Amino acid sequence: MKTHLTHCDATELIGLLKAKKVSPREVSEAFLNAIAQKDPVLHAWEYINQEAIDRQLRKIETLDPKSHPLWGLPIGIKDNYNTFDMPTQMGSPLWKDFTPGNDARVVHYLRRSGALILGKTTTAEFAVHYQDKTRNPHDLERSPGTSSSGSAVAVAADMIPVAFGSQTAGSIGRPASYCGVYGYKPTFGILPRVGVLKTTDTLDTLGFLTKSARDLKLILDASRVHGKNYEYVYEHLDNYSSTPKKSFKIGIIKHPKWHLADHVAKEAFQHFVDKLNPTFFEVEELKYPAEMEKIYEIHGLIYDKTLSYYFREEFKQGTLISPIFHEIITQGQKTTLDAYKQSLQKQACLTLDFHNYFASYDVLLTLTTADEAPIGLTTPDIPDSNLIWTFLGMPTVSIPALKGKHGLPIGVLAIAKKYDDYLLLECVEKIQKENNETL
Ligand SMILES: NC(=O)CC[C@H](N)C(=O)O
Repeated sequence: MKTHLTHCDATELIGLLKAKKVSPREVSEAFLNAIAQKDPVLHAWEYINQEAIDRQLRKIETLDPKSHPLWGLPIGIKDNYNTFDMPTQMGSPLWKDFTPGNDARVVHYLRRSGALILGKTTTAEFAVHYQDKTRNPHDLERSPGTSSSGSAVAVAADMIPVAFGSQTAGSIGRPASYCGVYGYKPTFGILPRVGVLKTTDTLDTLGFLTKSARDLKLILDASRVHGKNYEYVYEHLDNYSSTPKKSFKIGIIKHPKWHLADHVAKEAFQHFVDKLNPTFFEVEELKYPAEMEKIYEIHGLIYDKTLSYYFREEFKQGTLISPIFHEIITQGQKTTLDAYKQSLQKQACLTLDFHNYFASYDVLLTLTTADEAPIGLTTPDIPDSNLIWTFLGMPTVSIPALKGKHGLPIGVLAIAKKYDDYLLLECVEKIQKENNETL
């Protein structure tokens, strides 16, 4: 029973918990055992504390499972989210043992739904790029992807069924693709960022990684903002009809960096697309708009400038920050305020333009990463399209659907228009059911 538990997705685990086939304590023990066995090699966890777990379990045992959708479900939290009962160290020695004394809003929502926050997962330094300890479970010599590396590895290695992450460029999609798990970056802003390390104002997006497509909606419902006050923007979210859609109009998008992708990855992607059942998926290849090429530069400018603003103090600490972080800040310091403001305006305009451009498609599909995970923990990634969707605020799910030339995972990225999250998740679930043998 115990090993079986660590292989379950969240939906199955919650079913077992609510049917009283297993207790929250037994579930947490099964995952803690898996962590004790695997984490000395994989290093996906930054902090786990038995006392904090026991305190939560005592509380969970008093809650009514029926009114708590995530009752007893263990969840991992990237170490850039505040937690009142565990330190928040942000992948930097400068913030070692920092205890913010509060929970990020999302963490609060999860606990309120009955979830158990099992521990903090490793993040690259300040959720940017540098990390030198977390290993890819498929090949220890390869990158786990950054910056939500710990979360992706913990889910991929059955150390947790669900883990939260964050993305400012490609930090959920990329580790999901390299580690072979689902990685969901919701529409910008629908998971509240209060209490999470800020690196930029218009790019930082929260999300999570799971083992199954069906878990995505379950976790979104528990962690997003709900309520009347939001109806004017969140109309699609609050009023999404649960009547299953008959078919989805799919656009295949070969983005501006497509030519850099590995040929085996491209062939696997094509094979995946060819197998989509025409009864449910109307597939068409679309040309990306020329403007898309500009996004790389505008994103880079916003990214570097805001990091140089938010990390002025850390920058002074010299040797305690990584060379890549130092380089980004140095670059950002050269950017003028005017150039930054113009970039924000361009971001707002392009976000609207692209929404119109994609209006006739339900979902777009592309490769999440250009290839399998590269060898080396700090090797730079081949450019892909992840930052484009982050920049445009569009929701994405990386589906663990493909294998590369060494048999290692590569994701297919499904993208939808802003606030079409439920449509996206429904489509991803349909793809997963229909193409089951390829997943
Ligand atoms: N948080 C982020 O998304 C930062 C960049 C990330 N390391 C990437 O490669 O895309």
